[in-house]
Amino acid sequence: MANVKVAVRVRPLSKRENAEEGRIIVEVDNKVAKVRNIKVDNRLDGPWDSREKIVAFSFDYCYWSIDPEDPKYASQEVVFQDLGTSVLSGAFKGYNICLFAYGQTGSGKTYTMMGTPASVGLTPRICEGLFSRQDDYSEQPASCRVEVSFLEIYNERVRDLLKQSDHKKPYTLRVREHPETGPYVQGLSQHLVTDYKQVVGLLEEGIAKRITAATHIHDASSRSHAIFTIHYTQAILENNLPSEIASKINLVDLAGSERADPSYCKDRITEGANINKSLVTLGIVISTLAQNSQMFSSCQSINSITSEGDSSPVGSHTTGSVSGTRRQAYIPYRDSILTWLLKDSLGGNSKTIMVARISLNQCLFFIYSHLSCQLQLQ
Ligand SMILES: Nc1ncnc2c1ncn2[C@@H]1O[C@H](COP(=O)(O)OP(=O)(O)OP(=O)(O)O)[C@@H](O)[C@H]1O
Repeated sequence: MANVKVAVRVRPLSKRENAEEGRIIVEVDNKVAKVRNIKVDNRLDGPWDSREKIVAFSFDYCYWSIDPEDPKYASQEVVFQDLGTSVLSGAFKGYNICLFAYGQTGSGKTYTMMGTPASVGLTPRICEGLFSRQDDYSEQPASCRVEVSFLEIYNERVRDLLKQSDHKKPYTLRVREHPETGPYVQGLSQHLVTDYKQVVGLLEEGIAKRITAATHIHDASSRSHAIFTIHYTQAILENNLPSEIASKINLVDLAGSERADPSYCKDRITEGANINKSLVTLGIVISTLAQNSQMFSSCQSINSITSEGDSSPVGSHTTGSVSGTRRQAYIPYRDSILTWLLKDSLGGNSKTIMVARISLNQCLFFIYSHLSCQLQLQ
């Protein structure tokens, strides 16, 4: 599944983690992240004992963002130059693109996707790139239209982050599926934007409305999945006739996963269960897409040997016959609102980039178990 790329980023320890003498147990070496098994390490004297287990994973990109003085330090700009420009060039070619940040609570997802005023993240940089396209990407400037929407999924309900109801509570909206254009949120506000400043204004408005709460690790944890969508339409001339290239960019800041804690109140436990369930569904959807894609390529090579032009066409979203004997596995998009809404960005005419965030030891095994399935995708 060459259309999926996976990046990993390691953030510095927070003040709290430093005070608790937390240790970073990940090392980054070019495209490889090495993780030490902390349980083995704890039982032995001294670090890096020969009996300790070091597991290495390779990714499309590994970012070490611990110390700005370090020569291998990956700043927000470095991350943008790899991932953001890849999103932009895909959108210019007419792909649907999905870039999402995944990781435990407090691992740095919002920092990477949105950033801070002093250190702007991927989403505003990508928007800036869309408006400065003529300078960097295009030989022939195309006239384009940019429309954005911003929603959050909280407890499997969708809320518009850019529209308020009369009661000062965000709207709860329904997800529907159009037979041709796919899933959509009924009544979600769309905003036509003509410059970077307008987008940043909308982004700030939406971020301020997101639901946050304190977790054990992060005082201002986002408890919802946020999807910022850019509809980018280019007016072109094809064979001297006016035509359009439309692409959709979904920039997703996922809610942080956290181990269930019985001391939390009922609402927080429900909230955490919904977050974890939708993240598990996301993992299942992506790994099933990867399996189907592997099966499709192996059947294609068999077909090309045994017969010519005999293989059935396969849509990446559907259950169907590949060679007449093997069936594509069912993809449970509708098991969560998150995967249902991202359906046309995860399969088909799409490119997906995943930024997994690693911070310190507690999150490692959680991230592992999900990333190990991502690794098969490369
Ligand atoms: N690369 C980084 N450099 C410096 N500080 C960072 C970096 N990544 C994250 N941080 C800081 O760590 C803290 C937690 O980051 P952030 O809010 O992005 O986490 P999160 O994964 O979105 O958490 P949650 O899922 O709980 O919302 C913030 O104070 C943020 O500024």
